Amino acid sequence: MTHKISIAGLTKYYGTTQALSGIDLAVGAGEFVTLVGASGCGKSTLLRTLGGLEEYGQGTITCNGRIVDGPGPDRSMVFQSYSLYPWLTVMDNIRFCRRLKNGRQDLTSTDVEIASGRADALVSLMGLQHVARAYPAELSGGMQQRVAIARALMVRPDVLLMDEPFGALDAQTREVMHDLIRHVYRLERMTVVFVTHDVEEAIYLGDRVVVMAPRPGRIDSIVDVPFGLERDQDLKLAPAFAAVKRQILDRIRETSGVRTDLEQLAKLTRSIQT
Ligand SMILES: Nc1ncnc2c1ncn2[C@@H]1O[C@H](COP(=O)(O)OP(=O)(O)OP(=O)(O)O)[C@@H](O)[C@H]1O
Repeated sequence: MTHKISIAGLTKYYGTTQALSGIDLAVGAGEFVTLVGASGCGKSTLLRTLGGLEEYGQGTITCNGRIVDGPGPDRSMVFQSYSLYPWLTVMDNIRFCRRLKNGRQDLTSTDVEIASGRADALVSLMGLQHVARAYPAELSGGMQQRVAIARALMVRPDVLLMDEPFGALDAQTREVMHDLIRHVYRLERMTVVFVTHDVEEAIYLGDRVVVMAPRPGRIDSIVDVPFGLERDQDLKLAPAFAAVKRQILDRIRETSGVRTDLEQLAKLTRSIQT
């Protein structure tokens, strides 16, 4: 498999806080990689650094063989907050980034046609036809996030970087979004790096789950997800799914110190009772 992203020896500090230590990770073209781990283990920092939004101290990051030293149209980001332009309709929100990229004054009619065709396709793909003329405030959180994803896809990025994109949505909407994003991922043949707190979400969506550990942020282990391209919600009830979930949860508890805390709490409780 050719590598779309290669990270080698990545280390990053915020002042004296070491957020990332010695990260080595290669993401294949067309792969869906999810990042999980205890709070503060550097998931968002790693994603933001990949997106070119953060400088890094040591190490290298390449995307398509080019050094990442800032944001670029090859990498689009989607965040938990939808960050849509409230004064633009759904359709204009989706078109807007393409206009920005080209510079409005340089637009040709061909550019406009191509952008409009792409925007129409994305509106259909994301199930937004009936709200294309609505404004963001008129939409539910799930629909707003669909718009944000469509906008991120407008530039046909090689890599989609998603930071807890469904974190603010209710459980049912999240399930719908999981199936939608898997569908879009397959159709668009993208490479995706996706940060989440939710281990089930990480397994259901990912080809590989990267488990990170804190203090300093580092990769603890990488778990291959043994399920194919076709997935449906019943998969979450399968024993094989539960086994992968347990394996990952064990690693997160082990590396976050939660297990030690619980053991100490149990000891303390026993000593009070005796
Ligand atoms: N802008 C910042 N300035 C200073 N320290 C930061 C900054 N952003 C993150 N950190 C620190 O870097 C470390 C990693 O943070 P990061 O937000 O990447 O972790 P995370 O795994 O995404 O956490 P969470 O799951 O809670 O969102 C933490 O110790 C955090 O306090």
